[in-house]
Amino acid sequence: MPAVIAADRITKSLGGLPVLDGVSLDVGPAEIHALVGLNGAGKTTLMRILLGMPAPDRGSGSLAGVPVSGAGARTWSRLGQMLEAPFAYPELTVRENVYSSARLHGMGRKDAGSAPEAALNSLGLEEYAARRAGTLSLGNRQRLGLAAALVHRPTMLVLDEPGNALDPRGVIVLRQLLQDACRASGAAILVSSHHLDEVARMAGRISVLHRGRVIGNLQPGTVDLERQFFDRVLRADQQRSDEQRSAAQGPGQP
Ligand SMILES: Nc1ncnc2c1ncn2[C@@H]1O[C@H](COP(=O)(O)OP(=O)(O)OP(=O)(O)O)[C@@H](O)[C@H]1O
Repeated sequence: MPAVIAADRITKSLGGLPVLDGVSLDVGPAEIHALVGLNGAGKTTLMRILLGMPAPDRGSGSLAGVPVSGAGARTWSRLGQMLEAPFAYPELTVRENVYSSARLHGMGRKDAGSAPEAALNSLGLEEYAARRAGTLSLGNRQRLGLAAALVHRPTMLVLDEPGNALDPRGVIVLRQLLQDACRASGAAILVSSHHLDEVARMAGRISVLHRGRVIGNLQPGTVDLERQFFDRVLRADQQRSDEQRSAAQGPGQP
């Protein structure tokens, strides 16, 4: 099955420091692929590159088979996204924000006029529909970001820590929405998280990103994912320090 969202050997430095080092991964149709990693591992940077900003130094991303660097309105209209701080126009109401997202993703006036109700209901935001986005709590702003990402029923989703400000009920709702998007629209979903239990319940694949490299996968449904995660991280760090030591010793040293 061809990948819907793909990163091919993406390398990127920011502020003179390496952030991503040859990252490759893919997400197939009707698949949730989770990216887990410690703070600063490079998850957000990878997702930003897949969304077109910034460009990688080397390697490339593609969306529905189209290189990110050449993606046009048709490709972007099939994508839903939410990065760390969910974007919303603070002076617009919650409903107006979701409507704007629907229009920006290419929905016609009529469809975009009716679409926000379902998106707001599914995220439990009905009672806030007429509130200005700037007055929302952090968790409700995240719900609004998700409603805006999902309103146009995208076939590709890139979501950076979508559950980090949600209450326990919100986390369950999020999981159901993403699984529904997979089932109903065949969506390919790349999602990052710090919460191993949460991703294990929703993802079909889990990749571990550490110091800008994919260092392995975790199998959802297996026991003690936390321990498996730290085993991989410690092994990668050990390998890195061995490599650094032998590079410092130079050729010919034991
Ligand atoms: N604009 C920038 N200039 C310089 N360094 C940056 C910039 N943006 C990110 N970085 C660095 O790149 C590294 C990766 O950051 P990134 O936000 O991608 O990690 P992350 O895995 O999403 O972390 P977190 O889990 O904390 O959100 C960090 O060391 C960060 O300081």
